[in-house]
Amino acid sequence: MQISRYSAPEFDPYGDNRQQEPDAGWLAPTATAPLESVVAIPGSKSLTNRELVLAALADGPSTLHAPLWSRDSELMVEGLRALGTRFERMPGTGGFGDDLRVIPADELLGSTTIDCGLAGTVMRFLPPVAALALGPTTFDGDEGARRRPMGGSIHGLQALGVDLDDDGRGALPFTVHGTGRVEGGELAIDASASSQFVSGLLLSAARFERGLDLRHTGERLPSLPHIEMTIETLRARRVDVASPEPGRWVVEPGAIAAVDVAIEPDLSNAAPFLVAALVAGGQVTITGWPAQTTQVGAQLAQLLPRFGARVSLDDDRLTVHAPEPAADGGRGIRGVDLDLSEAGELVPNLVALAAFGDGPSTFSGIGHIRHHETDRLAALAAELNGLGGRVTELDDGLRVEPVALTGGPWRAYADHRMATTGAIIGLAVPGVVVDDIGSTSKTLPQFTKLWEQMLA
Ligand SMILES: O=C(O)C1=C[C@@H](OP(=O)(O)O)[C@@H](O)[C@H](O)C1
Ligand SMILES: C=C(OP(=O)(O)O)C(=O)O
Repeated sequence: MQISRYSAPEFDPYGDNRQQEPDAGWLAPTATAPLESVVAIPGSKSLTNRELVLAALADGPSTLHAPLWSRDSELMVEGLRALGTRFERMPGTGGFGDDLRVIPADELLGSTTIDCGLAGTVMRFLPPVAALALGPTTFDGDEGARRRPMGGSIHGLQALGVDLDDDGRGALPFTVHGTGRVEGGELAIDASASSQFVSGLLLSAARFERGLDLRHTGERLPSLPHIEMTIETLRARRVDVASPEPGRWVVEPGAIAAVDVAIEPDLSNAAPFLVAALVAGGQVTITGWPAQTTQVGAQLAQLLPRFGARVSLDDDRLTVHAPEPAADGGRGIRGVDLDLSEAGELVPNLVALAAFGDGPSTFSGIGHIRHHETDRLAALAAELNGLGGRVTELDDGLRVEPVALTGGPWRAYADHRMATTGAIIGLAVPGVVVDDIGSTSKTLPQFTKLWEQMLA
């Protein structure tokens, strides 16, 4: 199987490789008036890819209503299909594509190759599934994916007795020699680099002979809400999972129930649209905002008021209202000091917001986002400073001192959230050209259309 490898421009934050072909890239539109927009967002990438894995491991067929259709979710579907899962597309109920019926394989079969693209959820959630398959499964992905840490998954599976061959790289590519079963039992891993190591093992653990008693041994554990999401999706499928103490999770062996699920809109992908209300002025409403959710994007309702926004919720419509203009005519956006260790995926868009603040901002607890789709700390500093900004990298975060920015090239580094961050900057700074707006297809293929509709 040919690996479709997306090779983003080599990351060189301090090189002079900022020249932009004159006609390349997407000119980010500027806002010409305060916004008064209502936006519907497609399904959550994190929820979709968890429910795809659980549906494939379930004790019968089940349906995902309003799932996300993007590169990350389609790579997950293809990876599960390669292992023997069958899928039937059905008329959609969510407005952004088909519903999906998932028919688990009678027996998962390896002897295949899985393209992870740049999807952290695919590269960390599927190897444990492949260990349950019969035969070898080789995992690979984009050039950028080969730079992302995989130690927690690789060493965890090897410690469980899974024959996994990575030539000592601790990264893609590697091969899982599945035997059709995993003993499971007690396991300790260091998940400091990514919560997805924990989530990936927990999602398959009920299918291990002895379940799993998993401990995290590292000093810090990022993105706790995503582990809560994993636990909640498991419990909704009647899996017996508990967290008897912080950093420890116990999954009992047993069936994973076939349950039809409706996928919530992706609240983290609502972030650029909600941030736009503060940068452009006016207000933006997101429809379908869940009353209860484990999505970390829900924290925007508490985080954006820290910048001076007003947030209102009317049934399932969340509206962000721009701050009162400052006395000097500024936007009234306040500087903040935030520990975002729980919400690393929100950082790029919030850093863009901070660049328009009336004072400096500090973001901490986010050293692990150096291992996201790109080194986001270096990329944000490089791109904002390239537009005249004043951003300083810290050991575990960034400091942003707002200054007037100029237009110019903005590199996305194949990172959807870097691309949307460039769009946010472009709202208020004419001439920002994002080199690869298509990287938003990772989780939001409709981004430019939704963005232009918001501005219309
Ligand atoms: O489990 C998930 O769906 C995710 C977990 C987080 O990963 P990290 O813990 O590596 O930040 C998050 O940043 C990512 O966008 C999605
Ligand atoms: C880090 C992210 O994605 P992933 O790790 O799932 O590729 C993200 O969506 O911000």
